[in-house]
Amino acid sequence: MTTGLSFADVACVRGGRLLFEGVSFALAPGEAALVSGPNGTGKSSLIRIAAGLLPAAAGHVEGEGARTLLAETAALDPELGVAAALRFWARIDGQAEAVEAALTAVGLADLKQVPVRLLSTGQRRRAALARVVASGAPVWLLDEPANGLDTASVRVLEALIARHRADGGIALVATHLPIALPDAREIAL
Ligand SMILES: Nc1ncnc2c1ncn2[C@@H]1O[C@H](COP(=O)(O)OP(=O)(O)OP(=O)(O)O)[C@@H](O)[C@H]1O
Repeated sequence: MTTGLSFADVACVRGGRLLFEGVSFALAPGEAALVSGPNGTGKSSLIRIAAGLLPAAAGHVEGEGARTLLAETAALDPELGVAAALRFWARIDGQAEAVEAALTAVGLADLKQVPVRLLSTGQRRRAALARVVASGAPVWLLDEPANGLDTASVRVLEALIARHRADGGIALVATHLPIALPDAREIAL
């Protein structure tokens, strides 16, 4: 079983409107794709189709390996400390021991006891990214991962994606902000 993610002639309809059709690509271990396009063209919808949260109107999505989604909200308990909130999900993924390293990777180790509700916008985004890192899933689906991040944090994000790919992971990234993804496939909507 090899990690992979492929779209074959995928179309997306929302609210009775065709957003895109004929989207095809295949990502092998270590590869990435960058989904770009103006507001409302369906970048988030494409990511949701990849996550299995939205059915494709036509075509097929296939691939091996667990997928993890970074979307607008991270579903982290606002009352819990960041580490405890992350451990809730990491335990479900069988990755409880991965939380500390993930917090360090996103630069939140010093804030691990701070309740999620007290985090700044960018810190909350980094916590969401830590959830992705700690998941251990080989296929990362990242919807606007740079939103709310300062320049240094975008560099951290880029480094984390690069490390994930070097470890054989896959990244499908929808963004309207520039993110360096060397040799990424371009999916322009
Ligand atoms: N649940 C829904 N029902 C009907 N239409 C929807 C629904 N969700 C999104 N849409 C519509 O689908 C279109 C694409 O939305 P989507 O969020 O995928 O675009 P996007 O390219 O990610 O946009 P942005 O760059 O603004 O984030 C929009 O016109 C939106 O109004």
